[in-house]
Amino acid sequence: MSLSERLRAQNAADWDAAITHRFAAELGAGRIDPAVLRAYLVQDYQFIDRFVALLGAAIASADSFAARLRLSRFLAMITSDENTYFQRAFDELGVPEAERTAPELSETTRAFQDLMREAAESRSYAQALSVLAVAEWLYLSWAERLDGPKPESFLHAEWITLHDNDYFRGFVGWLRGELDRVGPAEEAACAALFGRAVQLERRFFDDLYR
Ligand SMILES: Cc1ncc(CO)c(N)n1
Repeated sequence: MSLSERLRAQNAADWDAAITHRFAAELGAGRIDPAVLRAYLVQDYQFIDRFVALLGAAIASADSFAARLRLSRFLAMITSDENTYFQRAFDELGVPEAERTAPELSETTRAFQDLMREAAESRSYAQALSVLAVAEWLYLSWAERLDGPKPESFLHAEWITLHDNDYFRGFVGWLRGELDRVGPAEEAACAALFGRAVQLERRFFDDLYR
């Protein structure tokens, strides 16, 4: 088994709970409570802030120009298409400026930000990849499982499409390949970060229904 497959298997309980979560089912059916989606997007925009910083750290620590290019193209997508989705969603949901830029952070968001900061500050490409791979592979996995027609509202449909398209699938496959290539040299540190990230992904969804 590859390292990425082994790490996923070691975290199967939280992984499976996250990718089969009520959040994904309700989003896919276009029947999520707007207050739940609003709360999710407000916290997730703060996740994305540190995520972009972590991508920057991966670009800086990568061991090849080819990897830097691939990560940079992905960074460009997050900071264009994905960022404008957030802005349009916030407009649609009436989210004021203060909540877009400086909302009260949940404990889970704060823990996720800390994890991403720690991975970035390790200056290790393998450790940065461990967190990036969880975030993107887990989102591809819940989005790919949804079947049936896309929901009508862009609020639901675009959040699914951003995580279920051929470009994104290819990027996740590449991220896993990079982790499989460089992770084994730092396996204990990578496994610890990977496991914490999977737990936080699950908590991020669970928090919405407490
Ligand atoms: C919490 C979380 N994990 C992963 C992604 C995918 O980038 C996201 N937007 N939010």
